[in-house]
Amino acid sequence: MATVEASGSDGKGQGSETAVTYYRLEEVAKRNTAKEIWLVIHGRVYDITRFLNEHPGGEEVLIEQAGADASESFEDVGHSSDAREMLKQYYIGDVHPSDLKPQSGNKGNHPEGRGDWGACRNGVSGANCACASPGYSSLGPGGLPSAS
Ligand code: HEM
Repeated sequence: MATVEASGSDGKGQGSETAVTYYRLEEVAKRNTAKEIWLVIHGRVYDITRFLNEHPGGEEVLIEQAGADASESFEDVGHSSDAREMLKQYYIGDVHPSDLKPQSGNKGNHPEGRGDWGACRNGVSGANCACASPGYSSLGPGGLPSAS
């Protein structure tokens, strides 16, 4: 039995539950054909190809968002909690931390405006991210240096 783990890991994480596959937005953007449709909703990537003709709101609205971030449209509709549950079936991975853009209502100001403190702090952004440098270590999620 072959289990495919997320590539590019640094050797940790044997369990498939902890393996997260990260996709760059440019990768997602290619999945915008009738054959394959991916969407981003709240930083997560969904392959909704097989859901297209099951969507109660019709396939057209999904096709319009194909390969893009549909978070806003998804929320605008006021989808039910059932709809949110359904999302899990189509989840394939997360947007790469370097591609995450600040969402409205994001928690904390990332020093680079990425709104992505969690990923940074976990070292996901790694060397690409200025907040990994020691100068930022005194900044809290509010983006303010601790007064002393
Ligand atoms: C994979 C993502 C999605 C899932 C799982 C999903 C699921 C659903 C479900 C279950 C419903 C029935 C009503 C409800 O339970 O809320 C629904 C309705 C609807 N959805 Fe989605 N949806 C998704 C993405 C989207 C997106 C991206 C849009 C807009 C661009 C959209 C637009 C609509 C509309 C317009 C309706 C009809 C609402 C109505 O007639 O009251 N959906 N969707």
